[in-house]
Amino acid sequence: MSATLIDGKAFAATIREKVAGHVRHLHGEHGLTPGLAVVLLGEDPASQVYVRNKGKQTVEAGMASFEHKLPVETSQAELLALIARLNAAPAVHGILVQLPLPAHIDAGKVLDAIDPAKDVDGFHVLNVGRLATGQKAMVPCTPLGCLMMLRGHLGDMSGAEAVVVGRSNIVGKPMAQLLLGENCTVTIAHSRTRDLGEVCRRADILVAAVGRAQMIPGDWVRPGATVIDVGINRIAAPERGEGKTRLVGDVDFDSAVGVAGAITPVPGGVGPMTIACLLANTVTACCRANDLAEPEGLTA
Ligand SMILES: NC(=O)C1=CN([C@@H]2O[C@H](COP(=O)(O)OP(=O)(O)OC[C@H]3O[C@@H](n4cnc5c(N)ncnc54)[C@H](OP(=O)(O)O)[C@@H]3O)[C@@H](O)[C@H]2O)C=CC1
Ligand SMILES: Nc1nc(=O)c2c([nH]1)NC[C@@H]1CN(c3ccc(C(=O)N[C@@H](CCC(=O)O)C(=O)O)cc3)C=[N+]21
Repeated sequence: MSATLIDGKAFAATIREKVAGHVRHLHGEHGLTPGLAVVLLGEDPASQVYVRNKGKQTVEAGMASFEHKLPVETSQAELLALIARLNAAPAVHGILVQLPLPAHIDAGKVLDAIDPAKDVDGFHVLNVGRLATGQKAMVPCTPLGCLMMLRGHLGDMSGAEAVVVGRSNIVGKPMAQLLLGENCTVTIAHSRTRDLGEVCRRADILVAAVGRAQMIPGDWVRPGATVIDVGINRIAAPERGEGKTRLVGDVDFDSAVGVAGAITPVPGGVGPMTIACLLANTVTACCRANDLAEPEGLTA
């Protein structure tokens, strides 16, 4: 038997439609246009692609997009000055600083300089703390997208064994918090975990956020489990021609698809949901900033 594919691309399209509907409502009823500012330092090609896609989809949803592309040698003081301006700009409801930042910049300091109410990435320590204590927070886009797909596919997750592989601040830890919020029994695994295969095999819900191409084989997957593959890894694809590459996840899709109950593909899984959730968070931030009702189905 082959697993059900969880189609992130299709899922993301429905989120974007909901976002666009709410944007029309905000505009028509309240004269508001949600605005998202994206800040990029340097010319990393992958980051450029993400930033371009974010800007395009922001505009398609009827929102305002402000792109700030700065040279890689921009100083921390200059970056902080830009953030202060964006914090004060009424047309900007969401601010995202593309990571990773160059080594001469203290990323923690920059992220914590963003107004928590405009922190659509959910990386500010105040939003991290709110999420951890079950308060209303801005939730990081990638784990939020995973949660929405899990809710859509599974509905109630109470009592499920969830294993998150990876403990980063941007994916693994917030993912674990959200699953806890869904009443899962959550295990967080990482590079020091003993017998990772055995831990993974316990999972009804397995989330892989490691950054190692195809490292989780099918025989680590519990039969029937729901597998969310966050990994985005570019590998050589000589079968497509000399020098060609392709994207793969952290899960070995070909061996896992015969064991899992459902699985997200890479590409076309978590990635598109991340951008859709960024738009959703921008609308949420705009509503909260104006004391308006939040959109249904777009928050944690
Ligand atoms: N689809 C999307 O929208 C997004 C995708 N990504 C992708 O998700 C992946 C993870 O990203 P991110 O969380 O930022 O990565 P990080 O590198 O910040 O974290 C990786 C985590 O994996 C753990 N790890 C590394 N090697 C192993 C191993 N051999 N066994 C078990 N655990 C291991 C690390 O453990 P330790 O802490 O012990 O070092 C760490 O906790 C990447 O492929 C990234 O490209 C990221 C963001 C968005
Ligand atoms: N402040 C900040 N916030 C982020 O959310 C953030 C970041 N920095 N830095 C980089 C990572 C990575 N990330 C992705 C977004 C979309 C896709 C995506 O759309 N992927 C497509 C494929 C795109 C392609 O073909 O290259 C897919 O999986 O189908 C992937 C990865 C957001 N990140």
